[in-house]
Amino acid sequence: MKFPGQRKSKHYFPVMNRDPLLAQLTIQPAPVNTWICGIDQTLVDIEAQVDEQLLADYSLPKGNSTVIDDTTAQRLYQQLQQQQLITGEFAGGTIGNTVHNYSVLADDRSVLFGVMSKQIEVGSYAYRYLCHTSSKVDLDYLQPVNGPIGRCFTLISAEGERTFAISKGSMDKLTPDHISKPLVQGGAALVLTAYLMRARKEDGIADAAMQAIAYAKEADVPVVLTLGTRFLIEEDPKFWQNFIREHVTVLAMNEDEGEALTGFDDPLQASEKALEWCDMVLTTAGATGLYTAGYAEESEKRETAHLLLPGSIPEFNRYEFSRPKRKQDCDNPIKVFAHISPYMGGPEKIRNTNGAGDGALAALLHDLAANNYHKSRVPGSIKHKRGGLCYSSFSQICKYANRVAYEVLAQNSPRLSRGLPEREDSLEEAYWER
Ligand SMILES: Nc1ncnc2c1ncn2[C@@H]1O[C@H](COP(=O)(O)OP(=O)(O)OP(=O)(O)O)[C@@H](O)[C@H]1O
Ligand SMILES: Nc1nc2c(ncn2[C@@H]2O[C@H](CO)[C@@H](O)[C@H]2O)c(=O)[nH]1
Repeated sequence: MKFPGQRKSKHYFPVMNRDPLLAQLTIQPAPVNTWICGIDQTLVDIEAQVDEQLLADYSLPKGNSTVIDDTTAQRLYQQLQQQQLITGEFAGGTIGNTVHNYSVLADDRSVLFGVMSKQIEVGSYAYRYLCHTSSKVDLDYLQPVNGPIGRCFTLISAEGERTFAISKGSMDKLTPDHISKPLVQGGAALVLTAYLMRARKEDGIADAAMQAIAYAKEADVPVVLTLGTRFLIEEDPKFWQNFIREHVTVLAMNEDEGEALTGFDDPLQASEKALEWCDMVLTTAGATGLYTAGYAEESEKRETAHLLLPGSIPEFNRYEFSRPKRKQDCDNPIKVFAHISPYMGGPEKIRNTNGAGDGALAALLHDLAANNYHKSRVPGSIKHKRGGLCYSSFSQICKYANRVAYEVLAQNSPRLSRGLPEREDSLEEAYWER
């Protein structure tokens, strides 16, 4: 497990004493295995540059993720190929992206529950999915199915907005018996997406997700939900509010999904409202950057050294140096908020923002899992005296999530191809010598 904050080798843990003689004198702590679990619809993204007319021709609402039938998918694919509009094919799925990015950042294990074609031909979509997923993502628990995995036509408009058309194949066929209870209950977090709940009942994946949630809750494992698309939430915000209240510890959303869920278009107000139902919120807001919100214990709150920020909640970032805690673990919970503008103002050229939110969530999950890891390695640490959901402060998590989102934007694929650079070019030499 790599340390999630300053990425300098001496900040990685554990620091092992490698002297073979001295090692006999000290009791080496048993190695600690840390992982997170995710459930997803197995999807390959087929990215294409399209105009408004194509979206209209296929009745695809801009920005939405719409499930299309096989005939429409065939027609769309042929048109994209004939007009040579396809710009890339990547392993996708919002949770697949998130656990892959987590494994790349943490250099550690994640477990993905989903389906995989039983018969795989070289060059097929299933083959590509496997090839483009980090070897640290444990795919041994995927359920073998007879059909193909899903395809996600990722249609990028001129201004960079992405619209998804899903050809689902067998992606929803995951059944509850393929969720491993010990893996979910031993994990640092269980991460899911709202998309899973729109699958047909007879297809199984929604039930599989509910089974995993039940296992996680039984073992007090944090459940992390990412909302997917505002159109899905808009259909029934009350359902999602209740769902979050009943099952979710950490909520990730963008500002549009936040508005659909809470009625507030201001991301800060939407985050505050969502704290009525869960313990922590990550709200991404495109070119405005991102927010984290959550609870801290009044007696442990830490004041920021940064500028106090104006907003719908004046000076909302006052206690952003506090560490997130579950509300139930605080005697006197206070709400804490933090914000950060895009790293370096964002990359010079953004072809599309697909997956930037998944990258930000992966950073938060890394911080959360690192907290578990540290707690097992150094149980006596003052950090763990009174519990805590994450290793770092709200402010630090904002910075990290923002940095990772930038990396996804800069490289034009929803998944990180490598970890963050050891040294940031933007920082002066003196910083790394500290
Ligand atoms: N136009 C932009 N300029 C600078 N930074 C951006 C821009 N768009 C996104 N970002 C960065 O990426 C983060 C996540 O972006 P965004 O809010 O678009 O996520 P999202 O809508 O959840 O994306 P997706 O669902 O495709 O993963 C932002 O919080 C910000 O840090
Ligand atoms: N699991 C899942 N992911 C989706 C869906 N629609 C779009 N995505 C993914 O969302 C990612 C960006 O967050 C893309 O890489 C898409 O593959 C869907 O219906 N289900």
